[in-house]
Amino acid sequence: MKRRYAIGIDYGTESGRVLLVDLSTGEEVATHVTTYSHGVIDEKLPETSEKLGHDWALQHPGDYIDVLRQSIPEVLSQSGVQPEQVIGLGIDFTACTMMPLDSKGTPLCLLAEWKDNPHSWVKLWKHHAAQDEANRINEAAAQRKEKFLLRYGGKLSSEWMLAKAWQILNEAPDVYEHADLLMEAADWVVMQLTGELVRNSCTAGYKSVWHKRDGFPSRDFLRSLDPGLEQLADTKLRGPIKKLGTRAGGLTDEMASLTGLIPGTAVAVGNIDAHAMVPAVSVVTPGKLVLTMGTSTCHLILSDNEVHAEGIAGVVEDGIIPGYYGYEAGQSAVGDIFAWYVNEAAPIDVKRQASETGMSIHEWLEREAAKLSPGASGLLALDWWNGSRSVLMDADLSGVIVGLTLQTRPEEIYRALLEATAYGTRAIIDTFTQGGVEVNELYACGGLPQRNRLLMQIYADVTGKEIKIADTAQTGAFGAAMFGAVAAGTEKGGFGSIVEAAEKIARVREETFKPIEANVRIYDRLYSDYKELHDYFGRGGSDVMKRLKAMKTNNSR
Ligand SMILES: Nc1ncnc2c1ncn2[C@@H]1O[C@H](COP(=O)(O)OP(=O)(O)O)[C@@H](O)[C@H]1O
Ligand SMILES: O=C(CO)[C@H](O)[C@H](O)COP(=O)(O)O
Repeated sequence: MKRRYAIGIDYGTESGRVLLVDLSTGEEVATHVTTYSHGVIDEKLPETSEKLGHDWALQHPGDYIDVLRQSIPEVLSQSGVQPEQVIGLGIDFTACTMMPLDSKGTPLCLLAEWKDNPHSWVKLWKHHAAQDEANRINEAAAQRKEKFLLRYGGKLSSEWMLAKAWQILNEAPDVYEHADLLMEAADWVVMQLTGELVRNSCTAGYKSVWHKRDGFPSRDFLRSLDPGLEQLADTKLRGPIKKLGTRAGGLTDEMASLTGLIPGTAVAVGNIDAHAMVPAVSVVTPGKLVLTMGTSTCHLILSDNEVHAEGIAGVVEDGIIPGYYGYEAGQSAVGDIFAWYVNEAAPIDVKRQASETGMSIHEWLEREAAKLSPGASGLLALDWWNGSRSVLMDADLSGVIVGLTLQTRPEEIYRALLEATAYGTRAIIDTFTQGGVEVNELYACGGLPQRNRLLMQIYADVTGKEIKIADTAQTGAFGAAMFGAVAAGTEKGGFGSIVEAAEKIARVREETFKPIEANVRIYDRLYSDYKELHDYFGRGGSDVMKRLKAMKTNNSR
C-alpha cells in the first residue's frame, strides 16, 4: 500500500509553519514557513495612517491564506508526495485570535467601508486593550457568583473573546452591529478550507468560556454587562461546537486548487497552538506538565478530576485530550522578553561581537550568560513584560529588574530575564500542585527548547525537575497533523483516536535536562525572593505599576 501522509499547519504569532508527516513512521518529510507579510500590526493600520492605541495587536487575515497558498504546494513539491497520499489536514492557531465577519463570512477589515476602523481587524491573542472590559466582567461575575468563574481561576483574561467582543461593542458599536459572526481565526481558516461553519471545543472552552453541558455564560449575565451583549452567544458566537479530532469537512474545490491537494481531503476542526502540542510530545495521560515555549509559554496538563484554584487560566473537559480535564496556565511573554532585550536594549557592542563571531545575538548572549553561575549577577527580575497571565491574570502589570549597578553586564541582564521566566513557571507549578493537580513530569516543546540550552538548564534547576524535550521543532504542526489524521479516520489510513496517533508516531528526545543539585539550592533562595517581589507588586503591596501605566496612557491621549 502506498504511504499515507497528513499535513499540520501551526499558525503562530509571526508566521505559519506547514509540516508534512509520514503516518507510518512519524517522519517529518517536508516543512515550509510563510512569514506573515503584515506581521503583528501594533502601530498603525495597513494602508492608512490610523494609529493604534497602547496594547493593541492586530493581524491581517489575508496572511493566513498566504500560508496555505505558499507553504502547502511547497511541502508537496519538496517531498514529491502525491496529493492523493495526503489524507488529512489539521491546523492549530494562537488564541483567542478573533475577528468580525459579515454575513458572507468575509472579515470586515477586507471590506472597503470598514477597513479604516481598527475594530474591524483581527484582534491577535496578545491584544491587551480590553483590560477594562475584563475587569468589569470579573467584578460582575464575582458579584453574581457565576459558576463559570471557578473554572478560570476566578478571573477571565482580557485576551479572551468576551472582553474583546465587549471592547468592540463599547468603542465601535457600528462594527459590532454589522458583525454577523465573531470568530476565532482557527475556525475561520477551517471555514475557508471546508466551507463549513464549525467551531472547535478547545478555543470555545478555553477562550469563549463555553462548557460542554452549561454552554456559554447565560443571557442574563451577558445582559447584566451590557444589553447589547445579551444575544452574543446565540448570534455572533453561533455554530456547532465539535470536539478535537472531528472532521470539520472536506477541502473545497477552490481550496484544492489553491493548495494543490485533492478536493474532499479531510480537514479537522481547529485547535489552539499550545494544546495541539500535548499529544505531539506523547502526553495523553495525567501528571505530565507540557511547557509550550515560544513567544509566550502555555502550561498544559491533564487530570482525571476537576479542581478550581486561583491562577489556573482554565479547566476544560475534553479540552486537550478527550476523556480528561485539560488545564491551562501561561506566561504572556517569554521569547518576547528575550526578543525585547535583543532588539531594544542590547548594547551595540554586543551586536558587534555577535556578528564578528557569526552568532545571532541570542546565541552570543546565551554563551556569555552560561559562563555565570546562578546568583552571581546579583540581579532578580519579574517576568511581566506583557502583563501576568498566570498566576495573577492582570495585563496591567509590568516588568522589573532589581539589583542593577554600574558594573552590570548585558549577559547578566539576559540571564536574569531567562531566570525570571523560569521562576514564573515554578509559580505556575506551585499553583497547580497546591490546587490539587499533580505535576510529576515536565515536557518542553515549541521554538525555544531547541534553540537555547541554557534556558532549559535554568528551567530544570529552578523547578528541580528533569525536563524531556520534543523531538520535533514543529511540535504544534506535528500535533495538528496528528489531529488531521484522526479526522481522516482509519479507513483512509489515518488513526482511530488521538491516543492511538500519539502511541504510533509521537516522541521525545532521548537527551533530557536534569537539575544540578548545587544550582537548585541557590535558585530555591532566589525563588523565594522572586515570590516576595511578585506578591509585593502583584498583590497590592504597591500599585506603582498601575499608576505608571495610567500616567503613560493619559499622556499618550
Ligand atoms: N536563541 C534564542 N534564545 C531565546 N529566545 C529565542 C532564541 N531564538 C528565538 N527566540 C525567541 O523565540 C520566540 C519565537 O518562538 P517560536 O516558538 O519560534 O514562535 P511562536 O511563539 O510565534 O510560535 C521569539 O520571541 C524569539 O525572540
Ligand atoms: O493563549 C494562547 C494559547 O492558549 C496563545 O495562542 C499563545 O500563548 C500564543 O502562542 P505563541 O507563544 O506560540 O505565539
